[in-house]
Amino acid sequence: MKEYQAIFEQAPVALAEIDTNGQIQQVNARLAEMLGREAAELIGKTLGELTRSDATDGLEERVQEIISGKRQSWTGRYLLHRLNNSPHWVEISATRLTYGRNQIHANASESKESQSGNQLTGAVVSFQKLDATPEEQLDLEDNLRRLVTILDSTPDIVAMNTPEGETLYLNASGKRYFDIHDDQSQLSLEGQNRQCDPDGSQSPREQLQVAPPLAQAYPDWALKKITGQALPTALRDGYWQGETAIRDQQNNETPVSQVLIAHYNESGRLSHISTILRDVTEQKRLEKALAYEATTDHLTGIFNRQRFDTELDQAISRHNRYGNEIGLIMFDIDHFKVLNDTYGHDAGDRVLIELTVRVTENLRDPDVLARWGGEEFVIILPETDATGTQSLAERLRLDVAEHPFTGVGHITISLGATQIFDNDTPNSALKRVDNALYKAKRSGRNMVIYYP
Ligand SMILES: Nc1nc2c(ncn2[C@@H]2O[C@H](COP(=O)(O)OP(=O)(O)OP(=O)(O)O)[C@@H](O)[C@H]2O)c(=O)[nH]1
Repeated sequence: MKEYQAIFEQAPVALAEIDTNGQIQQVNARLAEMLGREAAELIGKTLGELTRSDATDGLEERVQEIISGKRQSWTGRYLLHRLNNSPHWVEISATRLTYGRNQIHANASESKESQSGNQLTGAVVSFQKLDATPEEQLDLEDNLRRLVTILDSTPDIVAMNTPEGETLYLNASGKRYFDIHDDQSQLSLEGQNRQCDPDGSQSPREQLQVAPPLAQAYPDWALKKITGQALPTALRDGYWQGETAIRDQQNNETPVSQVLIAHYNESGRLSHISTILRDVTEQKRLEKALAYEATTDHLTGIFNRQRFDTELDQAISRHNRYGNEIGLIMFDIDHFKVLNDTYGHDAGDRVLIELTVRVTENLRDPDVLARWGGEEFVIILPETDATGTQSLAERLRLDVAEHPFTGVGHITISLGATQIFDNDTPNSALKRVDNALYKAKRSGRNMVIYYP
């Protein structure tokens, strides 16, 4: 019995002993390691639970046939379900197991067993990892070469490193970006930044190293994101994707969309980390251009009505939450139609541009000037009380009236002004300031009407 236990434990193959109900009674350390689990976790499980659910065909039935003596021996190929890793093909063999007179008998036949009075205990099942045949190995190498060719053709940077920060692979784009020449082989990168424990065991996760040359290429904020957010997420979920940036040899920063993948070996330990970096400079430029198009008035370069709506929403929220004083002004050029008719549409355009420049010069940084449409403009004045709003409106009126415009001479504007009040909506505030402007027009133009 003792000898059996010693052989079971020390056998050079992965073994499980199962009882007549098909439940695992014990496993040896090799099997636990192969599955990436603790031995104790596996007790009471069935063989079906160790293999991939879509590939357990007939496994438990065959083993039952061995236990009941219907079959002498049996071997089959199954996909083993390993924790934190891809399934692996194994060859599973089962041998009948009986116990009698203080001795274990493997593969005892039914007749001998009844004569000797042995008691049936189940089966011993061995798991043999299937290694590739020489032909399969050649196929694998071929596939690997093809994959490397593909990786070297992509404009993305692809790198793979160990958890200790040793770079194992950097594709052609990566070498170009970091100015690594062919004579500087990848091996030259290996060994740098090595943090492996002396006994070769895995470094604790908190000691994970970002590998060169990437480690030196990340700007500070990106390195913080990688170590603080990306790596912990990839270790937990196997995968992280987000935006970071890298710097080339000339210190130019390139925004990248980055993927980090954590690879685990068959015993569930972190073995590699790979990363893919895609240059998103052009995408960022387009996003910026689109955002500019969507929020800017083409003629004057100031915010358009859409952007003004967003700004007004936010201003009203600020007022409702913090009680901030916010002023609102709407103004319109007087008799602009006459000006257009007299000097032409282009001259009218130039007046609109000059007017925005003049008004902007009278505003503070946080003030928001937008073209509401045609020759009508709106201004949001954060942190401005009623007196401030009225005096700014008056200053604008005077500034426009007193200084002639290029090519057309003097013009005037009419202004409506108000404050954002409690319970205001964007509509109610705009209606009030529009009514004030309307009144200024009806009352003779070139004036400010304030609606409290
Ligand atoms: N040049 C130019 N004219 C514009 C533009 N947008 C609107 N207009 C003109 O502005 C004029 C506005 O005319 P109205 O609404 O009658 O106003 P007004 O002539 O200024 O009269 P009051 O506002 O009552 O003083 C129209 O002739 C529009 O064609 C623009 O982008 N460029």
